Amino acid sequence: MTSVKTFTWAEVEQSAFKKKTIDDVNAGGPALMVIHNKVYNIGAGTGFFKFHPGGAVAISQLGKDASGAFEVFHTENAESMMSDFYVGDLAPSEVPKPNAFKDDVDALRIKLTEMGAFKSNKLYYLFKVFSTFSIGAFSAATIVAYGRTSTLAVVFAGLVMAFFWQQSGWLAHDFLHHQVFKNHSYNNAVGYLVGNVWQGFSVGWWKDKHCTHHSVPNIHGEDPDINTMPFLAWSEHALELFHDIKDADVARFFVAHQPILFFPILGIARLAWCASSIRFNIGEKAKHLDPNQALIEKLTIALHWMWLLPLTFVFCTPLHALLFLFCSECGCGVLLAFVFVVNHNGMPVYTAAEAKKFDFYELQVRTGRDVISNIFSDWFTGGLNYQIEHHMFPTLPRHNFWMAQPLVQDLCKKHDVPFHKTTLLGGTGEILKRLDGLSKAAGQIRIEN
Ligand code: HEM
Repeated sequence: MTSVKTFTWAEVEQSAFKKKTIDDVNAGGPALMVIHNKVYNIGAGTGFFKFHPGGAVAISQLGKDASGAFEVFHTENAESMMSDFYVGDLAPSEVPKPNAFKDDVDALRIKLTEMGAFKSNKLYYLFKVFSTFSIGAFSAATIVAYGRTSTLAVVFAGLVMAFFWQQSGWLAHDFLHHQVFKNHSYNNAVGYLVGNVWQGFSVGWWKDKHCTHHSVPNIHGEDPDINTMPFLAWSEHALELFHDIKDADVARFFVAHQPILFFPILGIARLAWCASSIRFNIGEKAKHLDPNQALIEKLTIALHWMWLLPLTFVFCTPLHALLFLFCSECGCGVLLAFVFVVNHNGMPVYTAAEAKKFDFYELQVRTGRDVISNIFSDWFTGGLNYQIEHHMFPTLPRHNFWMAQPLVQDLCKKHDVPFHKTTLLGGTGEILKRLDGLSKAAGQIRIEN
């Protein structure tokens, strides 16, 4: 009988040292993570990234207990493949104590499944696809009719287009978290249409960034969504390296004025994400994409610009074309980024060492902000006002979040875990207060040095 190899946490953590990209991992040595007290190696020679649909997101879990992150993103199909990467167990003395909060989350997942909460309503999503498309079509029709004659209509059409892209973003988000179909290819297909062709982002880029955010929310240096320096600082941790960062002068200016510059900065978010989408598909990361996916990405992103630019420049005067692009691109930046900010920013930010104190699911609760549900907030945020429930169960369809919320709240109350829920306005106030506090703290650093 062959004995099972055992590992200590120190060995697991050591294996992750300086492994931040697929190339780092493939350069050599084991790359370990723990899932349900078993140790898996996704390092050089295992071929993990050649097959893994979640791509580089798994790197966020190297050296860690990846149980929660694994549970939220995978089906039984993935479980059946785990044996290919299994290399041993945690040594008995290293096995963490059972976590009562996580046990209750597991029981809640079973309860929600029995309640039918994970079943999507296909008619609801059909309605969302058509109603969202209608917003874009209305904007386009306005441009065709008035692009050469009415400045007011052009501004109006630009703002309507901004809402079209924002709502497309929420819709692509649902499909790409596999909330709608059991068959992941169907979800991805709609994701490419709505996310790439309609909205102009890249599915591959988005999954990489967004699923990493889900895996390490508000962890300083790991969550890409709070990596906004030199423009905005979201925590004291971001200020610690104030003097060392490359763009220190830019950072000093922006952070000093961040409560005022906050909304204008959001205005460039969409353009930055469009640019990142293109970079992702032609840069270093593209070489790790499946060749078919790489082709679909390029074609569908090209299709976006092939409908948007002719619509703008053929049916508008040059000045109106620029005005339309400004209103739609910057308007959408604010509409999208504002919702992301309300979801997490101004909530606690932890270092990786601090985050270790919390189970994966507890971290999701502590770093998320729910916004009170009403017809407007549900529509405007695409259901992401139930941010905490979404982070705990990303495959839960948006129209069923309401079923989970009271149960999650009870669970948090039972375990004394702070569950934060406020209005859209209240959340905005918290964010501006946090930005202001950090701006003042940054000023102190300047004076002391
Ligand atoms: C031995 C470990 C792992 C195996 C065998 C594995 C396997 C798979 C498989 C087969 C899928 C396709 C969906 C499914 O069939 O469930 C998948 C998707 C995914 N995996 Fe993993 N995975 C592992 C670890 C991880 C880790 C640690 C993460 C980090 C969070 C991760 C992130 C993802 C994500 C985000 C997706 C969804 C991709 C999409 O939506 O297209 N995986 N994985």
